[in-house]
Amino acid sequence: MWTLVVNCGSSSLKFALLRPDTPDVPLAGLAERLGTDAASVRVDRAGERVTVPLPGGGYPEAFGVVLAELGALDLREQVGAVGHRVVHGGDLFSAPALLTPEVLDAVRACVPLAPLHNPANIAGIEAAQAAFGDVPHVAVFDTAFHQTMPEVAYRYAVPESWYRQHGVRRYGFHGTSHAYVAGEAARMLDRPLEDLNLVTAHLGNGASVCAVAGGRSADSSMGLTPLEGLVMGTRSGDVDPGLHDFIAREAGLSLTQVTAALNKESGLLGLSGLSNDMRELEEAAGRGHAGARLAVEVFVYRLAKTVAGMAVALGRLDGLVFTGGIGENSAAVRSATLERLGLLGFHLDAEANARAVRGQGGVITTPESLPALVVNTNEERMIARETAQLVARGL
Ligand SMILES: Nc1ncnc2c1ncn2[C@@H]1O[C@H](COP(=O)(O)OP(=O)(O)O)[C@@H](O)[C@H]1O
Ligand SMILES: CC(=O)OP(=O)(O)O
Ligand SMILES: [Mg+2]
Repeated sequence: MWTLVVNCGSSSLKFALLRPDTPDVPLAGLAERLGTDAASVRVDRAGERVTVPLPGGGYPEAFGVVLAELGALDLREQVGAVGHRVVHGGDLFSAPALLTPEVLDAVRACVPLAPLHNPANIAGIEAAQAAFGDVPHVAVFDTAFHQTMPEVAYRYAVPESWYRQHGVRRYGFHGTSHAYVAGEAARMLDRPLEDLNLVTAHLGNGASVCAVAGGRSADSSMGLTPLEGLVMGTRSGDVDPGLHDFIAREAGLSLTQVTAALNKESGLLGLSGLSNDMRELEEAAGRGHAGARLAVEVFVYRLAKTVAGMAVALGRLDGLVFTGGIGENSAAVRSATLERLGLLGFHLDAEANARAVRGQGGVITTPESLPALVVNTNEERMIARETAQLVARGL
């Protein structure tokens, strides 16, 4: 049985067709800038890459391209299940769930908690359900892995009624990725996952650090929403909660405008005044762009500080994992981060770090160091695995 995996972002749709236990991916791709004139779909099939323009197209049109591609490969009838990434499941889901109307309602109820992510997830689910009405659709939640966090980690020091009545607590995100890379790291270190206390750093456009104790999430840098914690592409991460009221009055902004600016105009983009893209910033910093250099420095400083804090959640630290587009590809971010974390016992192996850039991952520290590793994440494979498991259990 093939599983179609759908991962919708605020203006993108990533898709992949896989079987959980075989490495081949006959079809995958990314639709970007949906809803604009520049919308397009990049399709990877059998070693070939094509880009299909889709001016003005949204999720249904992008899904139409996926269907046409599946048809051309004679694979449309082979899709036995669809697995969806859903970012926020609140505290309702600690495992993947069959997408019944009730579950979809629960995902809708979580929209206020993830306004950038859940509406896109729902749009993807609706488009996919319209096309594949007869196969099971499964929601795999970013938040599910973090449901094991202890209360001391997930409670905020705010009025209790906010927690009881409104669900104000830390939820944590990127759980599918953190769980996957922790498992892969245990394999690479040749140690049982149950015996390992790891900090995993997922550094993509969104970024979060997780304390993984024996394979279970013990703390996350992300909170009620995916805005808390690290510096991200366009998200601020932690700021003083007093900032909202201050800047609203000073700059004459509504609370909605402040929140939008913290989500979309801050982070690496805000600090650099140039770009939200780490690769571009590293190039610009190399050319002497002061804003780009500052953005990279603040990103690294805050990452190192957060990793060190996460060690507290674990008591004993056995290793650090870098993943996501930045974690997998930026040797400079990794080396600067480990330099700041020397006090925890990390010593970089510069050659191994440079080698890890070429995509194979591996340990990037010296033999006497506490290990730091690069692990390539694969949320699609994990979603396919979890979807197939749920379907095999007869739901
Ligand atoms: N070679 C590279 N060097 C530095 N950063 C990189 C490199 N390749 C990708 N990145 C960065 O990875 C980030 C995107 O991460 P990714 O995990 O692909 O994003 P998403 O969260 O959208 O899945 C961008 O900031 C991008 O610049
Ligand atoms: C939860 C989150 O931040 O997701 P992404 O990194 O895909 O934006
Ligand atoms: Mg991502």
